[in-house]
Amino acid sequence: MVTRISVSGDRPYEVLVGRDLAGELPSLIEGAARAAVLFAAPLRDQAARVAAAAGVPTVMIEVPDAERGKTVEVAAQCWDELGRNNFTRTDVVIGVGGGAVTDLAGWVAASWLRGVRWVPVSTSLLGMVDASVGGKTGVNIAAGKNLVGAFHPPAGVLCDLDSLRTLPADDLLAGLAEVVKCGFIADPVILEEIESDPAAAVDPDGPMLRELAERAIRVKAEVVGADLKESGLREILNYGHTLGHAIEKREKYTWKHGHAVSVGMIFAAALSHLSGRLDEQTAARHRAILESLGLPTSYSAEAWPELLSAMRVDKKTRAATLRFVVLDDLAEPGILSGPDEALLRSAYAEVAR
Ligand SMILES: NC(=O)c1ccc[n+]([C@@H]2O[C@H](COP(=O)([O-])OP(=O)(O)OC[C@H]3O[C@@H](n4cnc5c(N)ncnc54)[C@H](O)[C@@H]3O)[C@@H](O)[C@H]2O)c1
Ligand SMILES: O=C(O)C(=O)C[C@@H](O)[C@H](O)[C@H](O)COP(=O)(O)O
Ligand SMILES: [Zn+2]
Repeated sequence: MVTRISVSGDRPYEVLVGRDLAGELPSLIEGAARAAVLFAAPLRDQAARVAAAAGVPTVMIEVPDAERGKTVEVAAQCWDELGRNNFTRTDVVIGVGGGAVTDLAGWVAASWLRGVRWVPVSTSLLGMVDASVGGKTGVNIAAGKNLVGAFHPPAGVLCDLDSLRTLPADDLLAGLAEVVKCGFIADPVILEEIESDPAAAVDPDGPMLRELAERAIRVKAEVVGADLKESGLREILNYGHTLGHAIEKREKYTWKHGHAVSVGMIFAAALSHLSGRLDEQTAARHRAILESLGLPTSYSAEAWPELLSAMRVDKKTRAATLRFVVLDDLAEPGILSGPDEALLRSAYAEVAR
């Protein structure tokens, strides 16, 4: 059974969730003369299967794995490859992999000839529930995470649950961090399901993971359908990310994004509580659920000054004012603007080890 989740906007598209979805690809790239397939080594075989299913001639472009591929230098190598192959506006870019490869592929598509069609074939849980939906594309630079990029929605998204069978357990967990985020900001049923049986939540063949993934995709689809360019509502998807991105930068992008967001959510929950906006029990629920899954909830105490300075280039910052997504209640996110440093430090004490 294929679940189709619609994303509205100027260029509406569908997120397809199911198994053995390769046959759906030709309809998503209808009219394309050729496809460039971007992939990293762990997904080489899957990329070859996708290329075979595309039904048009393909240019295969292998990029470095994970965050090592999400750079301006790698994007430039991809542009060179498209140039060598005379890629035109009737051609399409397909990204096969986790969020790092699809963020890169999307940005290569957004920037080539000022924007060509693209399709993410998402192979990680995080990619399915988050990165491939919503058209945020881009790369990291030395100054910070995702600082260069564009909003460029895909023509459609394929989430083949069979891919999750080969996904390393730690990467599955990273994806669950974003699922938990959706639970806290919008859909508490997600939290109840995980709490009822955390082991079932990490079983790639079980029904719970599919249910959780579809719920999280629906949260994301609804938000980005209403606010593609993050002029307001979309900021809620950044819950836990202000500190999370600072940790990723400090770790030179060797930490998994979802793991950093997990720590970031503990911080955001503490900030929500200490600023008098969220009750203690809901704040404590963050640690309980993330720990039950085996996600990290602490980080180096001495890193604080560096993290604070990294947070200043967060995209939600306005002039010198730091802004954080917080919770006023379960599924009631809001913005905390310009908290003083003492409050931030107290919230960090909940994370520091
Ligand atoms: N654009 C967005 O809206 C958005 C949203 C959330 C996250 N992101 C970005 O997504 C990235 C994280 O994505 P991720 O967690 O998928 O990490 P990732 O893309 O780095 O993938 C993690 C690892 O899993 C491997 N992998 C992926 N699928 C596999 C499979 N089926 N079998 C075996 N190995 C597989 C990858 O090759 C990689 O080694 C970060 O860069 C983050 O900033 C973007
Ligand atoms: O889609 C969004 O908007 C999000 O904030 C989702 C996040 O999970 C994701 O990590 C996103 O890439 C972060 O965006 P950024 O603009 O803060 O880099
Ligand atoms: Zn994220």
